[in-house]
Amino acid sequence: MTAQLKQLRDKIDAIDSELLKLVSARADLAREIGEIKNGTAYRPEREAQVLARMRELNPGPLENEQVARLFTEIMSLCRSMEEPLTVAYLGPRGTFSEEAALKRFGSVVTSLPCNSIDDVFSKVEAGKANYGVVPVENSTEGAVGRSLDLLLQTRLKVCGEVALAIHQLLLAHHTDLARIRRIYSHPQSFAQCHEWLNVHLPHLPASARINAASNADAARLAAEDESAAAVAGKKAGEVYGLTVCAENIEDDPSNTTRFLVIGEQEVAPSGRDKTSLVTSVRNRPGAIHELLAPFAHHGVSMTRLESRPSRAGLWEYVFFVDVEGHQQEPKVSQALRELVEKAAFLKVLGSYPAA
Ligand SMILES: O=C(O)C(=O)C[C@]1(C(=O)O)C=C[C@@H](O)C=C1
Repeated sequence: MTAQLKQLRDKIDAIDSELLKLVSARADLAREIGEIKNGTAYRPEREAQVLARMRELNPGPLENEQVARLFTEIMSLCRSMEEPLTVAYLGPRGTFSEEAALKRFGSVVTSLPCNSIDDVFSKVEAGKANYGVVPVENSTEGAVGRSLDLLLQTRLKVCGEVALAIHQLLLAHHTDLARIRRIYSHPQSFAQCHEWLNVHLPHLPASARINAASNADAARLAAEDESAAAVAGKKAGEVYGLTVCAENIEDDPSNTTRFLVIGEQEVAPSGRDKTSLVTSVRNRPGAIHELLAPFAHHGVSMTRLESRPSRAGLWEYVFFVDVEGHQQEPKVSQALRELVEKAAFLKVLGSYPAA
């Protein structure tokens, strides 16, 4: 070992000793907070504030997202000293929902992969998991209808959101594209990579694209078949030991999926929040305008409006609306009070820190 290398490693050792002392002191404080705090250990608003502060203080060379990951992991450890959490997500292992759960909760939780979005809701409703993570919309493919329908029915609250950049990979046993005879993927992922597949695998007919229940399931099927490939995420490739043939094959490089965290909790304001609600208006001229007017009137920005056929049969459509601000903020609560007078139906799904 050169003298210079030894000197640098000695410096790292000294820093690690300090880091260990600091992280241990932090964990002690979290445990103390856990003893005086009522209710659940997980406080999304506080974690959002900690991450925002660290992004702000970040001196480099680490990127803000890397700093956020590091501190999410530190908080995940500290949180686990207070209370072990179980997080349900749309499985199997290796899905983007698992990545989203990891991004929000860190790795020091018990993760519970579920077979369907319905199952994620049921596990949390039955108290088998503290929180659930479900996809709600994709920037290319639009809303995930089943999540919206279940949000309408459930008594659970929306406690958070996670925005995840979705990068699709072509995974197989080898990198020889000419030898690929069939491709497995989830229909949404096929749609996101439609052009790329047409250009790079022109020898495959449309019938060679076989739908799977999830991307992770597609990777599992491809792992069992030498002449098959899967379109799936990095995590799925790792779980099923596949080789990466091509990365970032999505047609839109800004492809993002938004996930919601669901649970029993009413989240306190973080200072930078969103509120999700579902509402319905009586079917008459100007009805939608009436629905939007209270927000405009109180200066509340709407970030999303999604219509969905009502299953109740009583009204034709329900509208899923996201607005900026927490329901405890005066302008949001005033707008909601005004809306409740006009709407045939209104359910506030929850307020939570904006991703
Ligand atoms: O501030 C708290 O309430 C804590 O329990 C500490 C802490 C943290 O590690 O910073 C841990 C868990 C909570 O979700 C929020 C923050």
